[in-house]
Amino acid sequence: MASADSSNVGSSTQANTAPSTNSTADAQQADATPTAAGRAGDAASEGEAETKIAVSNLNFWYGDDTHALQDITMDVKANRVTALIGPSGCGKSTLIRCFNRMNELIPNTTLEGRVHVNGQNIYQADPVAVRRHIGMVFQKPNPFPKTIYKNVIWGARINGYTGDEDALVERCLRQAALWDEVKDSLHGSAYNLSGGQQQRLCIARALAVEPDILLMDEPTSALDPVATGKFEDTISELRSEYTIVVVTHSMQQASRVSDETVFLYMGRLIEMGATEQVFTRPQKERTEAYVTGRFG
Ligand SMILES: Nc1ncnc2c1ncn2[C@@H]1O[C@H](COP(=O)(O)OP(=O)(O)OP(=O)(O)O)[C@@H](O)[C@H]1O
Repeated sequence: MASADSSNVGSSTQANTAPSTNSTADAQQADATPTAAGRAGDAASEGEAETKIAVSNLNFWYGDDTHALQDITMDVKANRVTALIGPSGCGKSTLIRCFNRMNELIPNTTLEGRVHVNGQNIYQADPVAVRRHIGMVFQKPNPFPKTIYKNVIWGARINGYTGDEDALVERCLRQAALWDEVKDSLHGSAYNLSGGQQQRLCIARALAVEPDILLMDEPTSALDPVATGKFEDTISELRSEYTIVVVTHSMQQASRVSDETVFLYMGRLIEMGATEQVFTRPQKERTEAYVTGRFG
């Protein structure tokens, strides 16, 4: 296996194992994607979407012992919201962090397999450039200790943006559905905003560097129901222009905001498909048990 397919991302020891090709893993992977035919049908009825992120045989380890992702193969469709669901510890955050190489900031980790974005293997690209094109919103809002305006414009300035800054700030705040609430206090501290407003500010900040993918790791876990509702509305508005992947513990949220749902269990992809199908006609017993609340 070419070394390009294997990345020892946080350790001084190079991985020397090839991505798993054992038949059990392959069989399980094949078994884990029974929805392919269903997805093709759904895609046909919705209009064919291009693949934005293509993941193949992705494995990820923390240290030597925790095999957090096991032979994950999946596609994320462009201009759709894809939800990653599954019980605590199943690998949702690990998987989403593989989509912008955030995992390699964690020491002593190993990644094998491929993640292609727009057809390019991101593990063969400049990680800074990768992260620039793939914005991330985290569990807790994390604005900079600066003004609202500077929070939005900062990344764009660092990337050498030379256009009209006021226009960019306004556009991004409008896209994040925050403009009307902050237009009169742009030069006040971002810390004066509520948690929900701060989270939408983090979206505006991510949008200012013109990503085409937005990754969100439990973005509403620190928000109250009203702020969560506004945030979900924002996600729905953004899907026409961006590809969005969202990790969520809430099955109600997944069913409200996502077009596609991926169910993970113990590091494996069990089932993925159109959200409506995964929630109402799951093809795997384990998925059904999870979405009906029998475990997790
Ligand atoms: N930094 C780390 N170091 C060591 N092990 C880790 C680390 N982060 C996650 N893990 C382990 O990897 C596995 C997957 O964790 P991950 O956080 O991706 O799951 P998750 O589905 O996002 O969980 P949760 O829903 O609780 O946030 C778990 O066994 C977890 O303990």
